[in-house]
Amino acid sequence: MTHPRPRGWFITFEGIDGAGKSTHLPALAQALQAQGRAVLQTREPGGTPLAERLRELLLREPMDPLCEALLMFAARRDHWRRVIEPALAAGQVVLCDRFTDATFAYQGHGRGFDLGVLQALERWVQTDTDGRLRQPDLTLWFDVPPAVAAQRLAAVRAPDRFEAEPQAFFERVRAGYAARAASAPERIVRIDATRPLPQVWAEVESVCRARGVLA
Ligand SMILES: Nc1ncnc2c1ncn2[C@@H]1O[C@H](COP(=O)(O)OP(=O)(O)O)[C@@H](O)[C@H]1O
Ligand SMILES: Cc1cn([C@H]2C[C@H](O)[C@@H](COP(=O)(O)OP(=O)(O)O)O2)c(=O)[nH]c1=O
Repeated sequence: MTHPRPRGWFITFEGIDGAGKSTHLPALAQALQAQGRAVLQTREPGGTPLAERLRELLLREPMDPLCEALLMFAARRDHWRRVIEPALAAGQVVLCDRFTDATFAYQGHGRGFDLGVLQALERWVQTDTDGRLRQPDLTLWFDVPPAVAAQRLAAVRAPDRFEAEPQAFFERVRAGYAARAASAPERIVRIDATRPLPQVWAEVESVCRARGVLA
């Protein structure tokens, strides 16, 4: 008789651009792999050939907020069905750079798009065949003031369509993350990402240990 494999962990990394998500995601992947876990590193929008093509459009082409929200969720649906769900079912740890909280923060709070419509799209895209709405098991929210993030990014890369937004936009996005965290305090853990890198990493490790993600 075969035993069902335990379902893996779905961990998402959130925060405004320049908060430190892409720095800490591979570090956590390495720590998990060192403990013998199979890890999948992925990102949104993206993570499948179709979703990566949608990402190119989303980061470059001007479009209205409804179109932006629909394409984000279209990319997510493909990613969810083809990559995330199968990896979790196989017992892997999935580390994803952004997920649906980003849509609430950027399209909802940043652009002012209807949160009720986003909730409906979230239900359509993330409801399993058993009728359950799936959410990440843990979300690490790297929180920094926009001025700090802008300073970090100015040193390293040219802005895309989102990163070129003014600071007031990122203030709204940050407030959006705070609202989302308040509505799901068990799932979303705020990490003060203004501190030096070793301290931020130490907190990531400690949260992951407390949740049983890291041994
Ligand atoms: N805690 C930190 N202190 C100082 N610099 C940081 C910190 N975290 C990240 N950085 C730097 O800020 C820049 C943006 O970080 P990154 O991880 O790419 O952010 P994100 O993926 O959230 O957009 C990188 O150059 C990174 O080295
Ligand atoms: C997933 C997602 C991303 N975004 C935006 C935020 C980012 O500015 C952009 C790309 O995300 P990201 O991969 O974090 O950018 P980078 O590789 O430059 O760090 O997409 C949304 O607006 N809504 C979403 O649902």
